[in-house]
Amino acid sequence: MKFTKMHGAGNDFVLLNGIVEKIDDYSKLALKVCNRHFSVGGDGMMVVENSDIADVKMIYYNSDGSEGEMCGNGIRCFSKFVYDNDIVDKEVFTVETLAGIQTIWLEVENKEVKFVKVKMNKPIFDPKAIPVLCEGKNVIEKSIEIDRKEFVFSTILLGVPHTVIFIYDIKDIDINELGHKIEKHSIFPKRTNVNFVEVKDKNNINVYTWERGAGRTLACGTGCCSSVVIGNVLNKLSNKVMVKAEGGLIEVEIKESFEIFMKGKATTICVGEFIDI
Ligand SMILES: N[C@H](CCC[C@H](N)C(=O)O)C(=O)O
Repeated sequence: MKFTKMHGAGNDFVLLNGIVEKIDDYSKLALKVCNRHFSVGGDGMMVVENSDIADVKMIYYNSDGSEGEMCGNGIRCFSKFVYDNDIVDKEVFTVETLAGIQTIWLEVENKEVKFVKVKMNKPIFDPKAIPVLCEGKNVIEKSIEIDRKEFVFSTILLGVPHTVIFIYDIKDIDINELGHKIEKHSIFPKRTNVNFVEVKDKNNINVYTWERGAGRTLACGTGCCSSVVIGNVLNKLSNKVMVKAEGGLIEVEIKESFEIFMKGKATTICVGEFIDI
């Protein structure tokens, strides 16, 4: 089975062409290929399939074998992959995901994809839909207790559930410990991704990521967008923000009625073939 390894802002993935390869069990395969010691390794696995309702379909699995509805860094890589491999021969196209149809714009120079822009899902604030077990119309600036310490958090659904915590200095935070406990906290029945955000100014933030189903990662595209949405709602941020994730930069713009555009790079690391998969 042929594979391509790619990354978007250091969030790394194994990509497979499901149109030509036969795959029985995606979850098992993701667990196997995402293993960093016994296989290629990645934060997630993506498979290309044909779609009846869009130009192409993206299947996404986390490294723990769970399926994700959407992946922001993943879809940028996926879009470059389908263009480079002539699966899609357009620079503007649509991708079916479990979170709905996403629109892609490629910035191409001499056949080389320089940037990928994605129109993301609209944020959903309703706690029942996210889901979060809490009262009220939204989950903005609620409080949670972890190890007898109080944290102010906000959670939205942006394809996948995202919890955002504004912090002064990442040095004060144990990302692994807190991320793990918040991801699996009982108020999040479908777990949650966790984003720790340092605001530099209204147009610049640093985001540190703990991902549902993948743990500590160097970036999360849907998480960067969620951080900007919540920062914007709380008047901490403008509507066009440069997000510095640990593995790279992602630009997020919020237009009228919460239309969100994410722009960033996608990089191919290597192509290869699995022996005995
Ligand atoms: N890394 C991804 C998010 C993957 C989603 C996954 N962690 C889940 O919630 O199932 C991103 O760039 O948006």
